[in-house]
Amino acid sequence: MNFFDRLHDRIRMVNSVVSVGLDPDPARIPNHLSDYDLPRWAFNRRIIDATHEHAAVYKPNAAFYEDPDGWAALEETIAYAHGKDVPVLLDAKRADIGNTTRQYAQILETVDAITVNPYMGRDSLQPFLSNEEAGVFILCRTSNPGGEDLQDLELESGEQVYERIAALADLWNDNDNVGLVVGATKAEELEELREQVPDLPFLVPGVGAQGGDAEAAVEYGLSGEVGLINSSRGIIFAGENQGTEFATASEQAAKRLKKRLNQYRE
Ligand SMILES: O=c1ccn([C@@H]2O[C@H](COP(=O)(O)O)[C@@H](O)[C@H]2O)c(=O)[nH]1
Repeated sequence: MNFFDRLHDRIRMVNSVVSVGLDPDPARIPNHLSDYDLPRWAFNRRIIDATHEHAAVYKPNAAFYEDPDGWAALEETIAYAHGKDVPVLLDAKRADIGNTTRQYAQILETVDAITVNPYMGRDSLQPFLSNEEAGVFILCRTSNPGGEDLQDLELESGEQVYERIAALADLWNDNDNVGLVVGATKAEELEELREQVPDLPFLVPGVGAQGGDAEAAVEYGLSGEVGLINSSRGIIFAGENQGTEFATASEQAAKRLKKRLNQYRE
């Protein structure tokens, strides 16, 4: 079954478009978990237990797992999320020349969806795009201030780079498995892109800690009923100073965000 069909069912089941970002910064994990073999896994497990009823997906960012203990923590986390029937979107921003990206794409045996970087063009994404069951979210207009350095540049055609990326993503969507990453901090671009590519679901990071526009994220991020609004630090570190009660605070933060976003869903 296609990722976006599965996501549609999941969104309906939990009545939520919240993507819970699992970015377990070791410096912010509660002290009482530091004696565990894999503190990031111990942390994520508690976050998943507390938030899964509100999560349309979990979105671990690969950057937080780039060492042997991290890889082990990520593997456990993915399996545990799947055990709770929650799809996993790995935020890895991958792409490379063909033979390398074929290796990268093997991760789709383990996760349900991935973020990819369009900078190297279609062949660098093809092994992801060819996987009919996986979701492929292409970076389009990112949430960070420096996104403008390249993404806002105007081409000879008069389009901006991020608009060309959206047009290409639409062309590359032969398997109905492509979405875009568009930051909640870019409300005007969200609106414009929704008009340009009405059929592509967006992953919208940047609500919460980055202060993005939650209403615009919902109004323009969803294609029909499908799309994802991500918060990472705003959920997982909501109880940073609450010791063993941290997961309860995360549950409340996820529930609050779900309720807030649902006010804007039709
Ligand atoms: O444009 C982008 C693309 C990816 N991200 C990632 O999303 C989360 C956001 O975390 P918060 O703590 O909710 O700010 C994080 O993994 C980013 O690397 C993004 O923010 N913007």
